[in-house]
Amino acid sequence: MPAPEVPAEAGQRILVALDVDERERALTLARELRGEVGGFKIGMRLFFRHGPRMVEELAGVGGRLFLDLKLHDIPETVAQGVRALVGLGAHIINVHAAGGLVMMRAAAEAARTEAARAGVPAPKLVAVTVLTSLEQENLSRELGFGDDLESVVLAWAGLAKAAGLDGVVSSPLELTALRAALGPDFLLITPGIRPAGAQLQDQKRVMTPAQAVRAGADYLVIGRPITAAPDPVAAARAIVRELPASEAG
Ligand SMILES: O=C(O)c1cc(=O)[nH]c(=O)n1[C@@H]1O[C@H](COP(=O)(O)O)[C@@H](O)[C@H]1O
Repeated sequence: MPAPEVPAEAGQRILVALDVDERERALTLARELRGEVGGFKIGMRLFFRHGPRMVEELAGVGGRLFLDLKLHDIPETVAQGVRALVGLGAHIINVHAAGGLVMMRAAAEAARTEAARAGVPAPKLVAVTVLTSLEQENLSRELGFGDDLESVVLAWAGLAKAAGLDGVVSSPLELTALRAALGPDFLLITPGIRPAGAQLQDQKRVMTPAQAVRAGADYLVIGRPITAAPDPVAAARAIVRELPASEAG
């Protein structure tokens, strides 16, 4: 039976991180998974090898496309970087919240004005907060943060909202607090997703797909549990089956 073109509702929440080296492999994965999940993420691994053209090619496959380059620099540099990315076809672009309020404001303004100038829909702009590969000890002992991790995530997310961004990327562990603080319309995207019993690899702050949806995630970013599986379509289907249908959509 051929895969349906439009995935079941619960699957719409999943964005598959296409962290592979080869252009053909990325496109094949995207085409095979298109009917199972809501979309795809292109990050530095594919982008640095294949460039903006890869974003355009993946946009052509369909589904939501998240361009994850975690822009973090002075405001003008990030604003010009965002301008160069708007129009490639990505629906979501991220910057790093650690760049601060003025940087995020400049990025949001650049996304809006460039989209209007080019006559394309403005992408959602979201801010990465504390990476899911870090835990409290990394923040306090290595990086010198005085605050607890959840407070840092909440503070950075508050800045992102004040700057006019559409949402944040966080670990699933902060979703409940973020949703309560930032309201129903702020986009909450979470990597750090591992089905029960799966290898954590370099992820530290994780939940299962079902737990993350129940905690309020709009999108789950899932990479290796799907892309490194012997049968990525079967792996995606197994994850979608785990999701609470009534809360998805
Ligand atoms: O911005 C991201 O997407 C991101 C932020 C974060 O805090 N943690 C994180 O894992 N990611 C990305 O999410 C994906 C997770 O992949 P897996 O660990 O293979 O499921 C990778 O592409 C990461 O680059």
